[in-house]
Amino acid sequence: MPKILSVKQLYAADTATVKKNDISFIDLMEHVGTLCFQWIHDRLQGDPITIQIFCGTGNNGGDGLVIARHLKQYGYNVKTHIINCGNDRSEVFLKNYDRLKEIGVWAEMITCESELPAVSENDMVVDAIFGLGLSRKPENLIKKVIEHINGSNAFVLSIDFPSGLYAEKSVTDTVSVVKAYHTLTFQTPKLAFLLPENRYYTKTWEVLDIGLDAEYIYNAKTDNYLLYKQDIKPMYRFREKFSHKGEFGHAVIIGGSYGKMGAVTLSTKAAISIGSGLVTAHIPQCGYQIIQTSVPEIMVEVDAENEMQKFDININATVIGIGVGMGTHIETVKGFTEFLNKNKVPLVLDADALNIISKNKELLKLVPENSVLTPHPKEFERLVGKWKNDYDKLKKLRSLSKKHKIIIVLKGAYSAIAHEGALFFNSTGNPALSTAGSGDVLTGIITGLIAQNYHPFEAAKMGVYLHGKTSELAMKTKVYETFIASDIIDYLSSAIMDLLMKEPKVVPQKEAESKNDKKAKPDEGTEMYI
Ligand SMILES: NC(=O)C1=CN([C@@H]2O[C@H](COP(=O)(O)OP(=O)(O)OC[C@H]3O[C@@H](n4cnc5c(N)ncnc54)[C@H](O)[C@@H]3O)[C@@H](O)[C@H]2O)[C@H](O)CC1
Ligand SMILES: [K+]
Repeated sequence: MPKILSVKQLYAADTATVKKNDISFIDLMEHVGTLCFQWIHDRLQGDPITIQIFCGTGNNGGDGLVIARHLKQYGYNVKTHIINCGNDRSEVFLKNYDRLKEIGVWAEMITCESELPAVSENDMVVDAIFGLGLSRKPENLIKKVIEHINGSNAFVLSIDFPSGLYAEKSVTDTVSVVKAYHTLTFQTPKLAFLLPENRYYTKTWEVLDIGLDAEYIYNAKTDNYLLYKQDIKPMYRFREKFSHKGEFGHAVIIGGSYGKMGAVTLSTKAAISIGSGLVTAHIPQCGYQIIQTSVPEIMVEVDAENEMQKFDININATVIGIGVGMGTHIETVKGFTEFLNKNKVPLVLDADALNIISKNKELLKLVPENSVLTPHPKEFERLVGKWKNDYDKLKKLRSLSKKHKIIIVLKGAYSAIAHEGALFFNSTGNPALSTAGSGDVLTGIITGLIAQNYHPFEAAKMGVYLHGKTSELAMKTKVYETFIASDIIDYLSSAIMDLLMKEPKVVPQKEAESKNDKKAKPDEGTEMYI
């Protein structure tokens, strides 16, 4: 499972790699810079546009100089700038400065006195000012250069990090961060890219495998992971020939109120569609006909007339998903509290179940261990109070899940699943999922998976992954705006098929060319997150 490593660990991985392979750091930088050059060359294919490379004087700047040298040697139109920002110059930066001179290229020094180089919107900017080593907010000349780059409208490719973005803490001066179109980050995903507060600093990003020591990375301890297909696929359970519906559990969805029966419709339909053996909707009477006609595959138990009050479930439920469209009527709150006091069944709590708990926090103690909570950020804020920034939010997420031994799915781009103090970020999905009822479907999917005896932690990870995947697969025929919550359910089969499908073998372009093969598409061989 791809680990998100800390800055300290990444530096230690460098050291381990250099030591183990008996190479010097300059060799590692040459390798890294060459990979970045190859990435650019694969896409530009000799295009004569102007490439403006802005370098700091640390190792990120060193990477920039390696890229500049290779581009120059391949005949690209390169302008290399060094921001003369103090006396610190890393050893390998200086070495690469000399290597650039050896091929007859003198990088231009940007000083406080000099005019900033003109950057056209047709240029490509390579941002190699700061990477992992950013220790304070960029000021004075560096800030000026960053603002200059941001104002240019050029395509900006950041190396490792958009300069000015910290790896592990929040930005304090939002104008002194490069706003990249794309970032090539090294070896592991970075936590900073998964946080909504950093959404403007890079539109897309991808991880370049720079070959850091695998053993070090394997042994490195972390509390942050990014979930990919290879992490979800092994969880999937194939059905046996002689299996029958009794083996796949009974999911109950409790919720709904007058005017909000759609939520239960979507949840129950999702639960049956993901494979729960039986599904029952426990709803107010006003929704009886609606549910019976819209989801004929499921059973219905009714409660009070227009909202949930009694919560008397007469079913041997494997798991109960509760809260969608339920409302917070005073009688519903009373009934829900009594229900929690008696209930022993694992729960998936969403929407109004969470809203009621937010107003009566002691109810959390009644939630069975390993239950799954699926708040969106506003519901999470009601549960834990305001956070100072996204790092603080994640801290609150870890501690709440740990304290109550529950699994929390904090929904959003890169939904974060908290379990035993660790965070697992989802890699699938797109803005098509920002649509009414999307969360109700997720509740149904997770509930339906738990009914089939998936562990709630597995169900949360798999459910969130598949839910996100549907939106990606649907984009062959739909656009973000026309994708609605029912489409998530319609695309569940495709998402599962995609999960089980073998990845096509990727042929790196160089290899493909040398074998006189059909050319690989530029994107192949790298993973991109949009
Ligand atoms: N394992 C890897 O990922 C590899 C990464 N490489 C590249 O190296 C950089 C990290 O290099 P480092 O020299 O440690 O840091 P930076 O280049 O980001 O800059 C450090 C430099 O700048 C000074 N500084 C920090 N903040 C400021 C500021 N606001 N104003 C002025 N000066 C500042 C700091 O004191 C240092 O002197 C990584 O990101 C990759 O790009 C390797 O190429 C290979 C392996
Ligand atoms: K950078």
